[in-house]
Amino acid sequence: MPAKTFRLTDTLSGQVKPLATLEPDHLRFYSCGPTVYSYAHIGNFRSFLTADLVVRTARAIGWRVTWVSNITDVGHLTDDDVADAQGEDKMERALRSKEGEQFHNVWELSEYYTEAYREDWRNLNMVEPEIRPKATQHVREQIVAVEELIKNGHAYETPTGVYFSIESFPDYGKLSGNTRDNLRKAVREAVVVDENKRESSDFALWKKDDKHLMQWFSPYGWGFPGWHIECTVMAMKYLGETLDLHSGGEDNRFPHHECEIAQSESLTGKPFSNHWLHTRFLLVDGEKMSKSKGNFYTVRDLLAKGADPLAVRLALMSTHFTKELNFTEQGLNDATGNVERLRRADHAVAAALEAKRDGEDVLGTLLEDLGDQALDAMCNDLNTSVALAKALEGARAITREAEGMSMATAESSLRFLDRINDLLGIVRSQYGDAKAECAPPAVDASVIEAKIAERAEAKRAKEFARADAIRQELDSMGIELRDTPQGTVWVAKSAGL
Ligand SMILES: Nc1ncnc2c1ncn2[C@@H]1O[C@H](COP(=O)(O)OP(=O)(O)OP(=O)(O)O)[C@@H](O)[C@H]1O
Ligand SMILES: [Zn+2]
Repeated sequence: MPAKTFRLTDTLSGQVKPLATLEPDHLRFYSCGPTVYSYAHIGNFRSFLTADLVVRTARAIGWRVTWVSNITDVGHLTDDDVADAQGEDKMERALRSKEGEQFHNVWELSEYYTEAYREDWRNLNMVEPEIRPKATQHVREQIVAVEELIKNGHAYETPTGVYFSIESFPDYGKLSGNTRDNLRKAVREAVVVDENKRESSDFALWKKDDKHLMQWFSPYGWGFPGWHIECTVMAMKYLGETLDLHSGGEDNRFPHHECEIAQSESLTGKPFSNHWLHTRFLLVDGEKMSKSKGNFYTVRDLLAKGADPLAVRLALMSTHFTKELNFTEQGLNDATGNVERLRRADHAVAAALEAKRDGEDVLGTLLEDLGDQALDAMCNDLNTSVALAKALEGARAITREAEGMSMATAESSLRFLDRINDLLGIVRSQYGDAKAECAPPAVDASVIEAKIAERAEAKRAKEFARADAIRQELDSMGIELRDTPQGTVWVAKSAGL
């Protein structure tokens, strides 16, 4: 296979550029994980899913991937949109909330939500990262990094903590545009929280606090680490001083990633990450979905309402990661229809593999081309819409051939569906999905596809009464039609939402 170029939007250069690996064919990738003070919502998962798609695409072009995705379980404060975040630790505040009453302590709360997050992760059929480090298990390394930054003149101690001096890092602002000058003009940043700080935007590496529920002893007394130093240390510990790629949601660009760059590059003198990826927000009614705003759905909310987990996954990846995505019921319904369509093709192939009929492979070339085109689309800045269109085109071809399908055609169809599933994860779940494993509907797919084609023909000829009659006939067979931007799909009513 000739080497493929994987092009990806890079926030640092503002360009779509080839993702390059320092070691040949080995991607070293860090993605910011959740703060485990509550259930992650599907907005959080939109960001994690972009990372999952990067990993799947990298593997599909033959790269080895070391993917590190952390768990933030201390140090993420509530007012986190300014360089030096203030407020309360999100974990502590959660323990005091109504939801927190069920836990004996903040450690138990953290364990509970970490487990819930991993369960949701599996339900969305996401690839497991190689390493999931927890911030609380790397405090010693964080203290060593803070010591080093003080020693090399990038950080200083005050009565409230240890702060990174942004004046010591002239490149501060290169990722987000929030340079020292720009920050000084911003009203919020001008609020003085510790008059011993050299500059109001100098951010905390360590907070002194002997009342904090999670605290460690350090050269500066009892306290806890800042959120930014946690990710710097965990990324470099497992991936080395320069990463190939670092990702997060768009709000991580500033201050989190800007501060990570400042600390890391001041420690090593080398670029921290050669490529930066940020997923735009998932919106509800035009607003950012967020835990703090309370306008969110969790994966478990949607599954409890009967949503198909793979359809939730597909709905979250239906819009390019550089564009905001409005989460709607219509979007979820379209995704449900499309997942059903892929699953039906998969069932048809399973049946044909059982039947072992003689005959030629009539789909091999077409499906190989479509598989290549889906991969090309993903290598072209994760173009999920085109990749999905190719997947559906293949599924349609397979379903059309379902009746009497030869063993040879079934084998090439299976290869295609496996390939699509490895790339997009929307055909069947690697963790075993109850819905995906349920028996195929007791209807003949090729008959239904033929009726759908007849209805489309009737609509084209403006014979709307005939088109309606076909819809009704299918309805009485327990088949519901859904018109989606990719064409009409059908759902056995017992299996849909
Ligand atoms: N609506 C959203 N759409 C896409 N990504 C999001 C959204 N909200 C948060 N993220 C991303 O999810 C990841 C985990 O976020 P984290 O658990 O720290 O969330 P949070 O900031 O506490 O939550 P919230 O922003 O909902 O209050 C981060 O990379 C963040 O950028
Ligand atoms: Zn992070």
